[in-house]
Amino acid sequence: MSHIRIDNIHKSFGPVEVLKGIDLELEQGSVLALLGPSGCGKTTLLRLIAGFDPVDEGSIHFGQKLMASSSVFVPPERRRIGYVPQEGALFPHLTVEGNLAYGLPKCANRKQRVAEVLELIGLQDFGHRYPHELSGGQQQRVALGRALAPDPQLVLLDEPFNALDLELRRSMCEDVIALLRKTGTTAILVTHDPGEAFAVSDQLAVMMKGQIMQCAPPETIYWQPASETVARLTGDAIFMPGECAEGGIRSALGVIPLYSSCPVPSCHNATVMVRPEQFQWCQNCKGVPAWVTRRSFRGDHTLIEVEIDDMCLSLRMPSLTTPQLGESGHLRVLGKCMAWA
Ligand SMILES: Nc1ncnc2c1ncn2[C@@H]1O[C@H](COP(=O)(O)OP(=O)(O)OP(=O)(O)O)[C@@H](O)[C@H]1O
Repeated sequence: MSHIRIDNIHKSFGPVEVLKGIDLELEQGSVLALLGPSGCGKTTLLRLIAGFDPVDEGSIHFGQKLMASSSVFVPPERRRIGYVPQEGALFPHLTVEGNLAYGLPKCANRKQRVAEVLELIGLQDFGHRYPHELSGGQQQRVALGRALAPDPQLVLLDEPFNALDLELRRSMCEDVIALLRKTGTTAILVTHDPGEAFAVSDQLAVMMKGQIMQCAPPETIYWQPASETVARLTGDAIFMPGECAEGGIRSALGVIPLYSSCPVPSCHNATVMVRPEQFQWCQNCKGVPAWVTRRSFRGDHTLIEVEIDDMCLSLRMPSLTTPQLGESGHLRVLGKCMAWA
């Protein structure tokens, strides 16, 4: 049985329907990443799960227990949830220990629990410091520790590393998720960053305009997106026209095999999606003749424009293997693809 189950959640603010029938399930101890553009309703969904706002329709179960529906509302303090907001929001007048102890009941083992959490977040020597005496990454670890201290059954992380630069954000996120896995805590992470979502989640839910477009393991989302929209939201993708053929879709790059999960597209006007890493440039291989008409070096990758027959493709290739401007050769697609009518 799933640990957290969300069925057909609807939520409106005034006349605007922000969540339009959300279904999600999480297994005990798993991490779900919620990825979607700004304003699609990610924070609203987290707030309903946390119990900060009531749902209009649908239900939220933790195990067998109904937490929210149109007629039931369990208040946040009885949901055993840890919430890590954007930018941590630590109390500036409290030390690290004070922040960690804040949500704990005043009982005998309070001090011991603070010490355990300090060790868990790797800040044993920082208990007496104030938030302004910590780096951004350390502050976020304290924010996570504060959420974990009361031993929650679910942790909600709302873009908690936004304020950090990309490198630090990704490594912090991986550290934090490793911590959550160590404690077996079920978690939902909201993020704008597909790389972060892919790296840390068991399931990735792609959200758009108040709906879940697809929820699946990260590799399935990347290679077998359910729609063009999901493909665009989760990384670079090239879309080409094609038509049905034996063994797949016939395109300007030959017949490309399709994943079995692919809904069979109509034979005409199909669109096939190829990820940039699937293109291979070679001199004497089975591929279609092509030549490079533009080239722009970007460090670890190079952008090129390639002409094939009467079509022009913009590709991102690893810099070490990118052909030169004016070079001709052959281009082929490796692996399978998705296509839609
Ligand atoms: N209390 C509220 N009253 C009215 N409208 C609201 C309220 N809370 C959120 N909204 C609206 O609901 C929509 C979804 O907001 P939400 O914060 O859930 O999006 P988000 O996906 O988390 O965005 P971001 O990634 O920018 O944080 C937005 O149009 C927002 O203006």
